[in-house]
Amino acid sequence: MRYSANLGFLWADLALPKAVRAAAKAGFDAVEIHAPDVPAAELRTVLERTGLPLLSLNTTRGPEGAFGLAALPGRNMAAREAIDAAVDYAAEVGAQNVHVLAGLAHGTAGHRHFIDNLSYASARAAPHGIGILIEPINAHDVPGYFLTHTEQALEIIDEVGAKNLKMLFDCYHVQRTEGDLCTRLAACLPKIGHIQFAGVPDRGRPDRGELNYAYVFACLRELGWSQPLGAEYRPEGKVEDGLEWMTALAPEDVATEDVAQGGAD
Ligand SMILES: O=C(O)[C@@H](O)C(=O)CO
Ligand SMILES: [Mg+2]
Repeated sequence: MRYSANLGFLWADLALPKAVRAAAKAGFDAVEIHAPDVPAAELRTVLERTGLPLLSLNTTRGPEGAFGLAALPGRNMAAREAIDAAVDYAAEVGAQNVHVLAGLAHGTAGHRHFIDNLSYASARAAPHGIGILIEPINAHDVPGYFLTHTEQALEIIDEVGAKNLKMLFDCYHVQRTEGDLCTRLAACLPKIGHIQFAGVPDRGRPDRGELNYAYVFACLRELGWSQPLGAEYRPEGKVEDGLEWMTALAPEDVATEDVAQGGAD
């Protein structure tokens, strides 16, 4: 397995260039960020020096507590400015994807605005070879967030119909909302652009908690997933002191036949 350090959670106290260097030193194969805090050229330089690809960055969360703008009725102008800013930054820094945050919304109006803004984002990103991601987020952590379920994400992706629009499948959120992870991963796989993980239920280290990631990673290996998996968890103390999971979760000896086939009998 290859891993990406999510710098919104790991080394979040460091400015991005330092955080990228820390991730490279710790043995990560890629990085991903939430919000850029330095000019794109500066981040690009450190990515080139370390050789780490930048898998994704987010559109802005907007005002305090908003968690994104793209599904909000009456905020279309701000949503598109956020998409423009994120895509321009991604193009300059060489990022592979932009994650468009939906925000707190519901119903048909939310759906219609999200579809319109995702069509805009996909068309805006495509000429740069950039993908657009949407992520189902669990309702315990972000009550009222528009996109909560993988099925809903698949329907939206189908309706927009853009080749570069995919799902960010965060195992932590999907486990808290739906469970049945290996089955969901198999069902969503063709529409997944990136995968993240964290311990459940506290979003701590992935080798703690109710979820057996050695098993989940073995499922992913059997499904043929080879992209770096995004470590998006809250470290306990220094990140470097809690990275045993990088080897402990290697899926070598785990048998997955039953679940990968949707369960026996
Ligand atoms: O799971 C999450 O919270 C993130 O992947 C994210 O991008 C929202 O900030
Ligand atoms: Mg996530």
